[in-house]
Amino acid sequence: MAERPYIVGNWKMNGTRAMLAQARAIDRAAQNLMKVEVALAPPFTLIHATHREVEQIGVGAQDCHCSSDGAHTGDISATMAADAGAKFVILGHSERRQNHAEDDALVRAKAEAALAASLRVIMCCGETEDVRDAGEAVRFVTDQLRASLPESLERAGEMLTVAYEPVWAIGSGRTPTVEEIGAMHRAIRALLLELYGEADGAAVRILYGGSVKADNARELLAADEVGGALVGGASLTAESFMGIVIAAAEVHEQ
Ligand SMILES: O=C(CO)COP(=O)(O)O
Repeated sequence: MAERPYIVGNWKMNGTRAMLAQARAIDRAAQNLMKVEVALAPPFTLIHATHREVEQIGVGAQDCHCSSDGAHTGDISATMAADAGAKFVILGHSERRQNHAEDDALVRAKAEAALAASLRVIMCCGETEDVRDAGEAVRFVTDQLRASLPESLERAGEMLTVAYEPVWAIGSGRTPTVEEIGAMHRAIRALLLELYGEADGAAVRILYGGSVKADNARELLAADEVGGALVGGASLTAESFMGIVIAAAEVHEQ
């Protein structure tokens, strides 16, 4: 792994204020592992409190609306997330695409709104099991990304991260092989070079997500073009999450 690994915890719809103790513990432990960039995306209700509690780690949101304000009951804009302390936002997660019928055009509009509010974007993509079984995974994911990413993006290397999360690997305990992850990440890299040019396209980090745990992190993070991990279930306690961060630090040193 050439660049500084990026390990992001996505707490999904988990966490009340009692969880702030885990965020504090992660923050303290991360201060001894500066060669890894660590971040958490708690639910909206905890963004501000997490932002105030931590010193070292990044704090982000799990979604935002595509408009800057207005009559959208129950929604949160990128500006509001940024005001609460978010520095980035996860967009296009398969749980949003499936549970909230978000299509590529909406995901792209959200990405544009986030960037306009100076939030960095973690853009998720991934195929279902049927698509992989049909041998269409690489084509599906690159098409999905091409339609979801902003067409033009300044400082892409800084503002954008891509997260490859096969839908069938999320929360299932199953993962693709290292070869399958490498092949997908190489295809994503080729697309990023095409969209954003040589320098920026090469600088965008590509994370793997889906059943990453402390005991498989070393292997997964060593796959070709993997710049870190987007972690769900194993990010909910400091102990399990830091196991992944430590693995990332070790892989980085190799
Ligand atoms: O969806 C994910 C992170 O965004 C992955 O979730 P799990 O790590 O629980 O499989």
